[in-house]
Amino acid sequence: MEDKQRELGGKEKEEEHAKVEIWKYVFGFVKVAVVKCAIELGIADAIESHGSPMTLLELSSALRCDPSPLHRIMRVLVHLKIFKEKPATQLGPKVYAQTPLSKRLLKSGQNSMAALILLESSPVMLAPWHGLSARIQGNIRNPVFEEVHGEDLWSFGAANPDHNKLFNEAMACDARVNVPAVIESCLEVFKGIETVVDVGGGDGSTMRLLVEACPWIQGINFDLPHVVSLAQECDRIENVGGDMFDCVPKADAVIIKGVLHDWGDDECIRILKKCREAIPEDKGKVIIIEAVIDEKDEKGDIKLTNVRLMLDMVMMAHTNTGKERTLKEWGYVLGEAGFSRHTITPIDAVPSVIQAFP
Ligand SMILES: C[S@@+](CC[C@H](N)C(=O)[O-])C[C@H]1O[C@@H](n2cnc3c(N)ncnc32)[C@H](O)[C@@H]1O
Repeated sequence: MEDKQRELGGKEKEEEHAKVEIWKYVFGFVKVAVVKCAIELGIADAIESHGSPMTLLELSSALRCDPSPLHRIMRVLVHLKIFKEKPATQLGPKVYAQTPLSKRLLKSGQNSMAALILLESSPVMLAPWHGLSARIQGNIRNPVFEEVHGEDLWSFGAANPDHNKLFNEAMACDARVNVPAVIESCLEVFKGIETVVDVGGGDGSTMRLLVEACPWIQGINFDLPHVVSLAQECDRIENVGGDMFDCVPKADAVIIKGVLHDWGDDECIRILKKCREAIPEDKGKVIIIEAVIDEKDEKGDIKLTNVRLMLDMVMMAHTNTGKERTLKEWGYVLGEAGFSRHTITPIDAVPSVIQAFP
């Protein structure tokens, strides 16, 4: 009897939870739209350059916009705890203040994630999501990005300089978050290495952070020619354009971050073989910075597991064959590419550090 009642109570609670929870999905896109709007208006930037919290009128005048809709946007951003509202006092009206989260909406700076948010919420990147079910049902001939845009992500970038620029700035956001986490947890990985080539290194952000932290390293930033053409010149870094399916420049070690997940197993094995050819057989290594999907969630870091699973969906929407891999799937591609052994080190970030030895 008691068990039955407990079961009924549990079901009622689940019902209650579902009644509220479902609205998250009905209006899930609104959060993204509002945050995108905040970045485009430059709300965080305005408060930052003002140097202290701002009233609605100060903010609307700095942003040159109508206070009434701005108030409604701020109301929801405060509700989402992106900005803080400090209540009105006798001395003055209420003010809006930054939080650690709103500082990530700044257009530049160490913690800025603005470009990544703008990329993922751009019409180019949003359009393929509408084809996800068709892809899963096999109702479209091409991968979804290609179906919508007529070419894959990389050719699209080559033909659309604005998209190329935004894409590389977005990847730089990821590098600013994840490369320091790699260096903090695994500095010893880079000891004794004189030269490193970053395969698919984008605008060179990863390599810049690496040579800064490891002054003994000379780096090569290697990517497609239209991508390295945007990379900054930097001491101890050579920017080299090319195709990783043809040849990878030689170095003591390869670093390859957020690249292999863009490709299916066959391409991944081809890229890894080229990386292996680039390093010395006896003391070389390939350092892979990628997510590892923990299907049983044994580490219990549920929040990062969510991000890794979301990233896997991003691969499905935006790449032809890409996917996030489990431990077993990483073992398979590394073995097929001819590596004799590998180690996987989880770090306090979305990706892990995988070292593969010839
Ligand atoms: C998801 S981005 C990762 C960028 C960077 N490694 C990071 O983590 O911020 C994948 C990179 O692979 C590069 N890429 C794609 N095809 C390539 C090819 N055939 N040869 C070299 N690089 C390529 C892209 O231009 C892009 O910069």
